[in-house]
Amino acid sequence: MSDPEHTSAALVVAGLSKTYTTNGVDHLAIEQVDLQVHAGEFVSIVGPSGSGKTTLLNCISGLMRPSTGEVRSFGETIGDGPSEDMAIVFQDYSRSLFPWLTVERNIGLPLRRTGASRATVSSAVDSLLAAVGLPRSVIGKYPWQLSGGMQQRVAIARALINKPKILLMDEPFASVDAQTRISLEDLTLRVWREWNKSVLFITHDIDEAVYLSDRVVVLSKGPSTVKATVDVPLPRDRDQILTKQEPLFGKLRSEVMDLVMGH
Ligand SMILES: Nc1ncnc2c1ncn2[C@@H]1O[C@H](COP(=O)(O)OP(=O)(O)OP(=O)(O)O)[C@@H](O)[C@H]1O
Repeated sequence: MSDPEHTSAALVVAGLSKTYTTNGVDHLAIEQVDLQVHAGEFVSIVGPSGSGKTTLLNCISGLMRPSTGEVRSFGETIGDGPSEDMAIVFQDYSRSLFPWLTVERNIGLPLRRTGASRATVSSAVDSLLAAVGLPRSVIGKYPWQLSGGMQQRVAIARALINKPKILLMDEPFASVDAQTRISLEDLTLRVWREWNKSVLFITHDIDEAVYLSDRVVVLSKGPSTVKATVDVPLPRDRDQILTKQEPLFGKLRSEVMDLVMGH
């Protein structure tokens, strides 16, 4: 792992396996997964239900210790506990936001924990609200006073506040309606480009993976390994209607679907 590509990659996952042991019984969830995310790249992971996507993301983020293998971010090995280079956006925004804190305090919390001044936190919250398309009038509201889509925007703002280099997103839009999902996908692309992030995005939705990504990593059924990686050479900027009408989009979607369905 000493070649220049590995040290400059945003994320290198090498030989990662995870075995859960329940009541003395071992269950191999993921087996020898290798993957990379280059700096500035948008990579999605798709795979059948229960294939180990969340387990993989938890191991990558440092929330869970892998059984074997290692994860490196910009040349640094990820140890126990979440890395400062990474932030996670979960599917369940209602559980990731604190209901007893206002929007302002939810977004500002990770920065306040670093000891930043009140003025610094307040100005960071203001610019993040604008970045995620929320009006300033929401700062005094509580999460439960907002729609699901707005809560997920708050969660994205909070993920960005400590300027992580890598955003890990675990089916972030699976719980919102189709219309909201479309606008959150485009928000994610805007944040990725304007804030110069590397993104690893887990989704069940093959159209979403192809629409957003530079590459799609397809996991096999459990115990999951990397079955294939599909490059997505669709031009940026993407457009929800025009991109999805392109013949190449349909071809890539069929290719990924065949891989996921195991044809
Ligand atoms: N804490 C745990 N203890 C024991 N087994 C677990 C645990 N978490 C997950 N598993 C098992 O590991 C496998 C992978 O689960 P995981 O949730 O990572 O898959 P997934 O691809 O994210 O699933 P889904 O697509 O349904 O969200 C499954 O067989 C699951 O039952």
